[in-house]
Amino acid sequence: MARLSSARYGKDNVRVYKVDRDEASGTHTVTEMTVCVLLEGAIDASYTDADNGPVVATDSMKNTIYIKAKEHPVNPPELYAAILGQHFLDTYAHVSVANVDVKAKRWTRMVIDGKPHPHSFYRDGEDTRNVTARVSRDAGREIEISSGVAGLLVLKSTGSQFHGFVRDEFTTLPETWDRILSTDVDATWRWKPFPSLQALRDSVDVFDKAWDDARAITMKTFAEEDSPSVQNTMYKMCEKILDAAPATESVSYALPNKHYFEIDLSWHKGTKNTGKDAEVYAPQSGPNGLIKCEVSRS
Ligand SMILES: O=c1[nH]c(=O)c2[nH]c(=O)[nH]c2[nH]1
Repeated sequence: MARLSSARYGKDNVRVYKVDRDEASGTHTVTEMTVCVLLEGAIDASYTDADNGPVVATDSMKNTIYIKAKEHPVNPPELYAAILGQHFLDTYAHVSVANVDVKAKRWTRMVIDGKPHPHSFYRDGEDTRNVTARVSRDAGREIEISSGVAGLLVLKSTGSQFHGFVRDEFTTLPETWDRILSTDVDATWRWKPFPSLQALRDSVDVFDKAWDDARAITMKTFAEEDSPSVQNTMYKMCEKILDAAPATESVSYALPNKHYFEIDLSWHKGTKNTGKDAEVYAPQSGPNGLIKCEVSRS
């Protein structure tokens, strides 16, 4: 005997661009994002009995993503994700949960001859602003939002150490008091649940501030700290974001440790290129460390 133990379905990789034109100043603001919507609810019969009666076509979900982007603001992405998710619950009685993911790319305004340009932008980083919204009929936690930054590639050429770790018959890594540290930041902060779309609207300003603060805290801590380990540095980042964004419940990071290996060049005329003489390194594609944590309020 088999049974359907969980199911959700929807449209992924819906790419949307929206321009906001301020007629008075002639200034445009642009947003480019990729949206995913997955619905849950009384949809089992579509899997088990080939009954498409409860199926809202994924093509209709794609259309809805465009229409809601036209009708409503797409910024902050937390608000757009919540509005979109709420629409599916309000419209289809058999839908119990709408999961909405938004990933927004960077389009930063150009500064030309010292002046912000009204309609020209550039990609000043590959990091994305990510939001996941779970909109449900669960009393008291109708809208659950996580926000984050991903793909923020950083490197420091000193100011990182790693020593005092387990040494046994499997250990070859030397201790170091000065190493290169590089990672691809994936940080997420989870908000206390919102009981309604109105409650989320009432505190809508927290989202942009948290994103600015989290990105700044991540870079400042990374740059300024003499890091004893990825683990300790990411824990400090989490603590600071929890302080900066009081309406969050927890903060998590997933950080690859992207290794740069020293190269012994002594075979060439006795060239010194290790330890304090190291200048030329071999960046590694893999393997890499992967360090994760979640820090919650106690
Ligand atoms: O910051 C680090 N944490 C580790 O757990 C680890 N393990 C390792 O080999 N290098 C590092 N660096």
